Amino acid sequence: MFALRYTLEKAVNVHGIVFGDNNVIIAAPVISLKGFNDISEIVNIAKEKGIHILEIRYDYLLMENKDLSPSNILLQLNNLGFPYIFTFRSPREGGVYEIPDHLRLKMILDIIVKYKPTILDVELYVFKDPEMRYYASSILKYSKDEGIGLIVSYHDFNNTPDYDTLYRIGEEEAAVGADILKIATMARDFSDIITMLRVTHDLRAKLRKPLITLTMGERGKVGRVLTPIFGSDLVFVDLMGKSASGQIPLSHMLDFVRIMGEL
Ligand SMILES: O=C1C[C@@](O)(C(=O)O)C[C@@H](O)[C@@H]1O
Repeated sequence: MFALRYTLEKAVNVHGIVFGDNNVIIAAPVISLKGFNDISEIVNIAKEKGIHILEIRYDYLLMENKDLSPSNILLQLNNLGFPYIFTFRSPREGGVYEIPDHLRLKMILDIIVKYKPTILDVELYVFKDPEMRYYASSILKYSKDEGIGLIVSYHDFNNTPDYDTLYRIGEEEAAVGADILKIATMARDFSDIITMLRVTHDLRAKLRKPLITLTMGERGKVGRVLTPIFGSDLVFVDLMGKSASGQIPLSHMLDFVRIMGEL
């Protein structure tokens, strides 16, 4: 329990993952299957350590094994009933697998139709580019029809844009139909963190929607622990390898959540 958190008057439940109440959702990206026989071993670790949801970083997993079949992971996760975010990140926003957008989006669409992940993460620019309209609207419609939580996300791995730009990005994410807004930027200095905290607070206060905000990089670690207090619902932790810089090890984040809960 995060006693000081800015919460929503009505929490939003996506297949048992609750956004907007006093609890912060702890997510662990899966970027490699090396050393594991299958995903069930990772699920066991996640359960044991108190992870609420895994993030399947499909771009990383394809880099590791180009012949990877989604059924090896997603079917098993579905059978195990463990929640997951499905992310096939674009190389434009930190993805590691080079692939043209239309192919990537076609694969995402095929995968969500077949496996129905708990939550899907797709970049905002996909919803704004007229050339991707077909995929964007199909992904949106299918997610709504099937109750898949849709994260619409924005990442800047170099900078933190100014307050107005970030606020507008949050509004655009909501306007294109996001269930969950997400903004991740590189913090170059502490003023970037202050900007992100203000945006987090204001988007939460005005839009009243599930929200994930974070800052990356060494300094960004400070933003990663503070944004949940100002209204971000989920933190990404390093359970078995970082998918982005500044991710905090799970045990530290759990300590922080415990301390905040005692204030
Ligand atoms: O977008 C995000 C946030 C993230 O980049 C981070 O910095 O923790 C990690 C990614 O795996 C996830 O998709």
